[in-house]
Amino acid sequence: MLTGKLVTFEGPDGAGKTSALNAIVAQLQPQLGDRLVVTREPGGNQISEAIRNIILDRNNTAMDDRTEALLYAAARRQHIVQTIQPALDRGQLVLCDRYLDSSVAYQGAGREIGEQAVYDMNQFATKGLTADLTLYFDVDAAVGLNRIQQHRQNEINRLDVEALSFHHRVQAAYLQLLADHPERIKRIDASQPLEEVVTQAIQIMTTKLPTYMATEGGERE
Ligand SMILES: Nc1ncnc2c1ncn2[C@@H]1O[C@H](COP(=O)(O)OP(=O)(O)O)[C@@H](O)[C@H]1O
Ligand SMILES: Cc1cn([C@H]2C[C@H](O)[C@@H](COP(=O)(O)OP(=O)(O)O)O2)c(=O)[nH]c1=O
Repeated sequence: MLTGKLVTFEGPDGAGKTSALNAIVAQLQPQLGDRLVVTREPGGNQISEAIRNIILDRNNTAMDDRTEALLYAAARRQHIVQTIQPALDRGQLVLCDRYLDSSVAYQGAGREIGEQAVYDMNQFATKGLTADLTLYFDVDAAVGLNRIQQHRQNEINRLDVEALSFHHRVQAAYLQLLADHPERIKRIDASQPLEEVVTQAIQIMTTKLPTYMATEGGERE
């Protein structure tokens, strides 16, 4: 029986997750072919993308913190049911730009709802579906924000414009998650040039998921 694997990409805004993910896919695609599924949160399907637009809309300044946390969890639920679980059932390797740790860090710590409360609430949405491997793109919050401001003026969203103290709480929560889950979460020094970040990410994936990263004809776990 084939078992799919869920690899999540986490880190502060501007850490380079999306850039690294694109480069990783370009490198792995020839080797892994249609074994690879790439997706993101919040989003990944029509309903979750619609929820994403509501959450990230800069005009929605009246949104309550718990409403926001529930909407991320709702988008996640739909994403799991429609995209992630079917891919895992087919034995695919799912690379997901952000997942549950983002809610724990951003809503739990950033919004100060409490990490445990947000984690517990998300169990309703995920029914316990946990990432097999999480790559944590570690960069100082200020460096990440600076990258965004320098390069993507047009795409700045409601969370990008939060105060630096918010992003420092997010970063501290990520570091706590890293300390609490050393087996699942692996740190990548994301202050390095993109090429080195990508090499390190692929090395970790190869070490942690050796059978999966084997060539197309290889045995799966
Ligand atoms: N390793 C890197 N060094 C310098 N700049 C980077 C690096 N990785 C990404 N960037 C740039 O930083 C900005 C944010 O990158 P992005 O991949 O969108 O980050 P994230 O998805 O983590 O928010 C982009 O303009 C990107 O070109
Ligand atoms: C998945 C998720 C994302 N977020 C936030 C983090 C980002 O600021 C934003 C997603 O916007 P996005 O533009 O995808 O940011 P990034 O490129 O940094 O991933 O949503 C949460 O606050 N909680 C969550 O559960």
